[in-house]
Amino acid sequence: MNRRFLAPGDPAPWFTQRCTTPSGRYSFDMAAGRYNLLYFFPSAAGADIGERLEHLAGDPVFDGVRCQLFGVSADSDDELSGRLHAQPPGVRHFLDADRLVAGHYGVPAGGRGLVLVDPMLRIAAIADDEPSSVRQVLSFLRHLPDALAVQRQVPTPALMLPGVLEPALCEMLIRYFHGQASVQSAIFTEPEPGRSLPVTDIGFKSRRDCVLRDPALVAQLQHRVIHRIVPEISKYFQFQVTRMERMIVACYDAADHGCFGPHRDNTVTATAHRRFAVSINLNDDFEGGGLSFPEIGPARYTAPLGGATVFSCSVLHAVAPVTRGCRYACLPFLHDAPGAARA
Ligand SMILES: O=C(O)CCC(=O)C(=O)O
Ligand SMILES: [Fe+2]
Repeated sequence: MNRRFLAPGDPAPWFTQRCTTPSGRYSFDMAAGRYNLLYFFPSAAGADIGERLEHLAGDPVFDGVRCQLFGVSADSDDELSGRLHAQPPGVRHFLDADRLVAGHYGVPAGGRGLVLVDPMLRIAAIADDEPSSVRQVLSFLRHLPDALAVQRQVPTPALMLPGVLEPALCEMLIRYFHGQASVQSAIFTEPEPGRSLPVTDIGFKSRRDCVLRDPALVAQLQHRVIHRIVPEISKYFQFQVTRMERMIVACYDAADHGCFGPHRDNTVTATAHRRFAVSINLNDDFEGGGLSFPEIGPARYTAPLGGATVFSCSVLHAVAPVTRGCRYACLPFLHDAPGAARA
């Protein structure tokens, strides 16, 4: 391992690489919110490496919730021979014959080693592939409750702004939703660089959206965002918003297991211009549906009726399943003129 390349405390490089996932690819930014151990090796055909992989993959500490293991193989034969297989939810392997991941992490050709990445996707430790370092890393991961307790006290970098929309306007927006056709809300994937593709995956995102086409309602919503949210973003984050998009009313319904898995809002080409996400709750007679920021901590936030949660589009966030009733929300994204020029 080239220890001068990256050091503990540095951000772990993000990448998208071929992987033993059902889609055949994995974007490492999605791994946030738990510890991730990357094990770099030249080929799983080496007897000692095969043993090490088996030893690591068999450790119950890699439960996919608090820890994940990613083997990073430099050998294209590892894939062809079927030597590497995922053991979901905690163990997957990157197929890195083109050395994309190894290059980002400074692992030389033929090199092997361990990189432990923390829930915020920062380097926690770098170690050689030696029995003593493997023991140390596993022992650290087994004692995670202590490390995660510290993480629980961390404040979330989001604004909570009560009273952005009046109750009567919230009611009108919910009524509008029920008077229109709604569609199953999609997520973007990027099967190849530069080509963003909307797909539905109701296990990951279950929500119905209805585009606001009533000019008077759009104007009322825009007015509140401009006068009640934009100045707060300017004050707290020193960013001048001049553009707004996605005027929708969305509904997460307990009957449909309404939810949205962990994601970022600006990681594909079509969304790269987005800067701030706004989540305004239009009702409060539901259970579940809390917004969380898994790479920061486990806390869930529910804005009051008419209140907004505002956060940076590049922060990982998720919506917990709605367990009773429906959660209605307006969810605009904000950006600026340079962003609009790129969109
Ligand atoms: O429902 C929410 O509060 C957040 C929605 C969200 O993250 C999104 O639409 O990208
Ligand atoms: Fe989002």
